[in-house]
Amino acid sequence: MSLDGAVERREDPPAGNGNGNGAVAVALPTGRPTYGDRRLRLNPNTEHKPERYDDLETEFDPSIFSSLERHLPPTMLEVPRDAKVQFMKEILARYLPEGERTRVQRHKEYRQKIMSAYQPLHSDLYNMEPTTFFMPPFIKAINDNTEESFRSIMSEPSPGVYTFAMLQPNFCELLLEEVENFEKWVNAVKFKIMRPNTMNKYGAVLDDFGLEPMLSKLMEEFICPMSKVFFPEVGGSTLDSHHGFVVEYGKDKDLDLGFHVDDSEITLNVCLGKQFSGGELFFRGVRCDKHVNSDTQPEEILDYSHVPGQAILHRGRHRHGARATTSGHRINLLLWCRSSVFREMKKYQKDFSSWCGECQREKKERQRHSVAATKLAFLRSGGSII
Ligand SMILES: O=C(O)CCC(=O)C(=O)O
Ligand SMILES: [Fe+2]
Repeated sequence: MSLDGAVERREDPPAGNGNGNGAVAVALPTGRPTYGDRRLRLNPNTEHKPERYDDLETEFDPSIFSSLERHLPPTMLEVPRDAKVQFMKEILARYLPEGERTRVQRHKEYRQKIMSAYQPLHSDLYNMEPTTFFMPPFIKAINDNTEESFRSIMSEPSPGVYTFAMLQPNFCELLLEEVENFEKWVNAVKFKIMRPNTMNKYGAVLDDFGLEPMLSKLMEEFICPMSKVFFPEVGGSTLDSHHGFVVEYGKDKDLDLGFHVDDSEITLNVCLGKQFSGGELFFRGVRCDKHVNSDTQPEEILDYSHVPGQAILHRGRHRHGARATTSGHRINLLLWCRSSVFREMKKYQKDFSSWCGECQREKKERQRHSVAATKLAFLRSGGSII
């Protein structure tokens, strides 16, 4: 897809073939008290620390329960965990269409199949170990946890695009070996894997072969502190799920990546290596759905060259693409971070001038017009402007 064409929306591929259309009535469990008459709070109780639900055997992602808990009516916060779970399951069953439930269930089975057979090469990668994963200045900045400390390790080559040295070379090496090992296994057992999203033929979803808990920690403990500060208007303070994957470019792999927006609120993109030329990212301004194909303003143009170990953090709605990797082999780690609260609120909003460049431009234009019209009316009425 060229820059002249429409911007694509890059999404994870659907698992299974659930149709995902239309809501259907879902039977509620019988024989137990239900809490269907109680209403959720519209705004989350951000002071409340939700329980963890990682141990739950349901078709829903455990993070959904933790997020939903903040919306429980105050009296429900006091009841035992089991009762909270039942209440939340009833709500989810009412709102999640059957097609989506089937899709979630199939994806879960797909992951279980991989996890029961795949033997990790480097088990150290599966537990978050900051001192072996990250560069010391990055760890210090996160520990200090202030805007100043983050900015001290970052560049902001264009508004809303942050770059910083993040991963240690040895960690990049181990992760590359793990991905290679996973792909070898996939080929050996002829397993049909799902690619990271709709625009890549190569690459792998890290969450699918056991790295999900480690990536959740990465998001919660290392990305959220920064996104709270730099991207609060797009859900940066309420990130609650992620999609973690690697993309691979080179001869016999994907060459480039068309102009698109990510299915994320915040995207972390870190180059893992290896040796390559080309593959630059190009950015062309942040846009809401309505303005996704609007013109780029000159000040929105940014080209960025990847450096192994170096991270780039941007809004998912920041339009971008990757130029051809002209030689060698380039592999990048991508973490699409999402906020269910932001997505829900967005449904009821029309003006995105706090982050969409085109909404902002239109708003300024309207303000200019209204000031000019007021001046004119004033002059016509015989007044004078000092
Ligand atoms: O190739 C890259 O570095 C960009 C990847 C990207 O934008 C994506 O996967 O959404
Ligand atoms: Fe992207």
